[in-house]
Amino acid sequence: MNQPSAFAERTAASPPPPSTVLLVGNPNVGKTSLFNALAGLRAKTANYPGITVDLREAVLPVAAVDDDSRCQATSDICLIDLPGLYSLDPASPEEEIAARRISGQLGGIADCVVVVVDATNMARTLVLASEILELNLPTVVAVNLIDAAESRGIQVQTDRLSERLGCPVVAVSARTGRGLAELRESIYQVVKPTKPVLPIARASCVAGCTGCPYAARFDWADGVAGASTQQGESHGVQLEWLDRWLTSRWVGLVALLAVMFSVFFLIFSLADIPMSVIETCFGWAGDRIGDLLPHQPLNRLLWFPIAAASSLAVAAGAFKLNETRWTPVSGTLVVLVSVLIGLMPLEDFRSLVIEGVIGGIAGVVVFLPQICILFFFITLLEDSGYMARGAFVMERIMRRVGLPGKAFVPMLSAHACAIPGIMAARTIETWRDRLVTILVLPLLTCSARLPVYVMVAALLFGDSPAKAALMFAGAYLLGLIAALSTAFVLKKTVVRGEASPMILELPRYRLPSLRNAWFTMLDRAFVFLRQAGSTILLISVVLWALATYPKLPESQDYSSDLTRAQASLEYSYAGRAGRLVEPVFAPLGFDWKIDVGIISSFAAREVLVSTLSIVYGLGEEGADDARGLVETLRDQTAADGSPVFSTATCFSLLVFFVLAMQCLPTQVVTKRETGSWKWAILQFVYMTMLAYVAALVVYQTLAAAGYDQIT
Ligand SMILES: Nc1nc2c(ncn2[C@@H]2O[C@H](COP(=O)(O)OP(=O)(O)OP(=O)(O)O)[C@@H](O)[C@H]2O)c(=O)[nH]1
Ligand SMILES: [Mg+2]
Repeated sequence: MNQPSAFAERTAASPPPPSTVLLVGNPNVGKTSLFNALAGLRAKTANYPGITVDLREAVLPVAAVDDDSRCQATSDICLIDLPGLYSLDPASPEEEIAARRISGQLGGIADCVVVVVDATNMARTLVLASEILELNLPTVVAVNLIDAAESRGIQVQTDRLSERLGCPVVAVSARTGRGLAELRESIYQVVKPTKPVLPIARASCVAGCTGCPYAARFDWADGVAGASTQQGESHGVQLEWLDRWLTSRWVGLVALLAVMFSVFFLIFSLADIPMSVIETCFGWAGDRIGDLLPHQPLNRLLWFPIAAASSLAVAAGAFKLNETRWTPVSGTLVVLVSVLIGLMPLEDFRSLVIEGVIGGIAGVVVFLPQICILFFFITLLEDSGYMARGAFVMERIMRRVGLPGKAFVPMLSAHACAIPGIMAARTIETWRDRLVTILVLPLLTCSARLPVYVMVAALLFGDSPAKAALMFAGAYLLGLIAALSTAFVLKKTVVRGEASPMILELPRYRLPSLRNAWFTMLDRAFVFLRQAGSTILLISVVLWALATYPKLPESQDYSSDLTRAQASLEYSYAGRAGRLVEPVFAPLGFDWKIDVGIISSFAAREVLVSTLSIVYGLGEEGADDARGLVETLRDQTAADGSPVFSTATCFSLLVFFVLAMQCLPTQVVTKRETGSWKWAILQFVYMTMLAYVAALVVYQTLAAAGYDQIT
């Protein structure tokens, strides 16, 4: 008897490879929303074209059900979300990625193509469908936004459409979830047919056409859309008449500024209470942990394992949060540090926990409410379609300075973080335009700058949300003006050339999704907390050590605890570094303690805040009382009794942080996207020089005008 070979057994047991399913369609038809809805994910979506610029994959486990409704073997589907494209003849790098993936040049031929069309704009979005259908691949057409179409009175007859297209057609709404099960089933039928399928051979709609093939496609799409949709009475509110105003040169600009100001105003009006709650919680936690820690020297043998193990556990948690892999070097370092922490005198351990760890994290986390509120409202604005109108208004200004109109979407993304912004610059066709955009993007205010702005706003205008909002809007505007003027200079010098105009399809106004805004906000909050719990925590601990050691010789006498604390900070490594660079930053109004913050913030901008908490916390008498950072900073005085954080210093600090390049990951992405370190270095040098000079001018002007007190 023949024994089955081990190979046959293995292949019989191992699951079949997943079938690949592509989500294809024009920009902004809801491909990513469908992808998220089908895969239960939360990839970025927004109501303007060009959001997705890379392939994104998710594996959908699909259970095949037999005739007795019993689950058979499962086989997975690999769903791939593509960037939007208007035709298979690509016009930009991200369209090329999509076109190459569809044609199989990238990753092989897919098992199924889901062409997503927009039910509110069938005729336009079917043009691409005509090209895809001619590839004769297994295809399903998903008519998305069916909810929006119906509220406008548009009825789609999917059976008629299916007949004309010669493939399954499903009406869906990624927003409400309608039709998703049916879509899943249709995809499954296409990739795993239960009945034999005849080879597909569709006639081309341009076959035999004598005129322009594009015109023939548009005519075909018009005909198909006309025959399969009916226009009934609209129940939705039409806002398109607003566009006359919102896209006009001056009214549009004023509206954009007013909208942004209102968002900032909301941030300051709404964040006050959650901020004080967080501050109180951290203060309370610091006190409780302080009570728990032993005051008397313990038995060393007993104490050592407790301290070393807790340090190891915290480091392991931070590594996990940051998704950093352990290496022999980092592992040895962590073990060494944990041993040192175990051997530390008890008072140093207290200080490490209370000022280094809790103080460092608290300093940054209090700004979480502002970040959440900002992202919530920005997402609502994006989803409503208003931001595309903003793009339209800005395009005129941008083109005048040599930036392409298409740079607007990257610029908008860069307000969350420069990295997705730089990636989104792939939508720009010409290399020069793309390069200039990438070089100026990090000047726009990213969320890592927010804690610094909020701290300065609280220092200067703690009691006036309106003034704080104005200052905030000013900081954003300064970043924008700096980006535009730098682009102008670059276009006149290093990368000459005219900017290409933008053909922006104004998306329809849509009711924004609160759910989407909520989840985007949670995502940003999570990223921020992850950063606080990993990178910032580790930097805080290092900074604490640098600000604590070496210790002052015991022999010296000081008049008070405060002067002793000051002297010991000055004696530490951090203090020495601060003193060393003091002459460089003194003309900007920074004292050596702020300099310690500036040096550390080159690791990550928001570290400034935690560094100031540590540096000033260490100099404080009874530092473990629950006083907020802002109050502590406000009370700081220089040797001559003048306030350290005067109006002039605060503005100078703000301007420095608006303009300086303090983000290594951004530099790495710039190098990757431009293919050369040359551009990343140029970015660093010009931004940091610009920051220095601008802060110098601001400080010297304000100081000359006598603004050396807090308003
Ligand atoms: N009302 C409604 N809105 C939807 C639906 N699907 C998507 N949207 C909205 O349409 C907009 C565009 O959605 P995306 O998923 O980003 O579109 P996309 O096709 O991935 O866009 P690109 O990545 O730019 O090509 C977003 O504002 C979504 O909230 C739907 O079924 N109904
Ligand atoms: Mg998308």
